[in-house]
Amino acid sequence: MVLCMNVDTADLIPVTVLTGFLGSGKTTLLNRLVRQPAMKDALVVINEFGDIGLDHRLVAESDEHTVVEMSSGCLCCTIRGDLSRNVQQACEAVEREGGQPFSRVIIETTGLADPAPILHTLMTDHWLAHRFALDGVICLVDSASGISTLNAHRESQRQVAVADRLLLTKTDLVDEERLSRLASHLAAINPAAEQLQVRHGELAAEYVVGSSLPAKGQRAEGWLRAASYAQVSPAMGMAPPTPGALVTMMAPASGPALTRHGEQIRSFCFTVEQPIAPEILEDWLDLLMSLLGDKILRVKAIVKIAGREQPLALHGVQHIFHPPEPLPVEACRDGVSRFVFITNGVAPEAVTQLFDYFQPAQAT
Ligand SMILES: Nc1nc2c(ncn2[C@@H]2O[C@H](COP(=O)(O)OP(=O)(O)OP(=O)(O)O)[C@@H](O)[C@H]2O)c(=O)[nH]1
Repeated sequence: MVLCMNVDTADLIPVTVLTGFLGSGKTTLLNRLVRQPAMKDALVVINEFGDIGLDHRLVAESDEHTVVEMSSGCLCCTIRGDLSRNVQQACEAVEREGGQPFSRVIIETTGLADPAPILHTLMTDHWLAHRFALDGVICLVDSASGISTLNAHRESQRQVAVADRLLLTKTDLVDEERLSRLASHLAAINPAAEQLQVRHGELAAEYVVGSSLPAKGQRAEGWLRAASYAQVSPAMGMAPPTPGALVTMMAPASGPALTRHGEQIRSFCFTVEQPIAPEILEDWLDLLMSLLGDKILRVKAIVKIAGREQPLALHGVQHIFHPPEPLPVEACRDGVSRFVFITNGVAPEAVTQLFDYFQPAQAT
């Protein structure tokens, strides 16, 4: 089961994941951020890859925050358990010393990290998942080397693909033409993410923290940005797919060319006009995630559930979902459910036809 409908997310501490390829400017940005009032009582977790904890020393100059450095390996592959342990230890230490509880957490990943497993850990680790909720993923892209890095490194594409916001750094090093080429390249991978230009880490903290999830529904539309994606709808009345057809959909021949690393980022928005019965939603997502979960980098949705006044915000990474967050009625005024899928090579038809499969008229 991928969804649990009855968890209260209101009191969870927001977590921002700061990602971006090696040298993209994460530490430079973090050093500026930690001096701003919005970062008061923040916990900063830095994942250094290798022996030299230089990043740690830079950020630790600020005494307003607790900084935890994790240097035993890459956060995304070797030390996921350490993330939970380190955050837990930091929380306990603050409590012991009678300090303020953390207001938020910023996790700076290594430049080589695929962020999906880190988001996964936040959702699946029992201790973390009961105390923290993902606020957003911010990805930094070096304006000078961005395109060549994206072409050469799968991790870099994944970082861009799952981001809620893209920060184009080192814009002082490139001309307008190069910058706009990078912007188009990034928009092709992640059409919804807002792009901001940053020089030498100068950016208001509000653009990094507390800006991504619908948070009480105020910014639901801005969070989903459904209109940025190619739109697909259920293909009602067609026969449900055969297992053979599903296999074909999972390795589509059309769409953007595969990169050297076999990555084929495809994103689209699936809209459903009628309210969705909760059991259909659950069965559909269950089957979808068990068949294609490892190819689905991220899902965001605002869903109108049949028989329920408040729409729900859904938010998933691979086959794991955050507890759905109830939104105010205004967040889905037209009653249309919208699901944004960011995938590695999943054809929209795989999603739509599986949905059709669960429609009552066809189940017979
Ligand atoms: N010219 C210029 N240099 C920058 C800018 N932002 C960062 N740098 C420089 O780029 C280099 C890398 O920046 P970092 O902040 O260490 O990058 P990082 O993403 O933390 O790097 P890793 O820890 O290797 O992943 C440093 O020498 C920075 O001073 C910028 O806007 N313009």
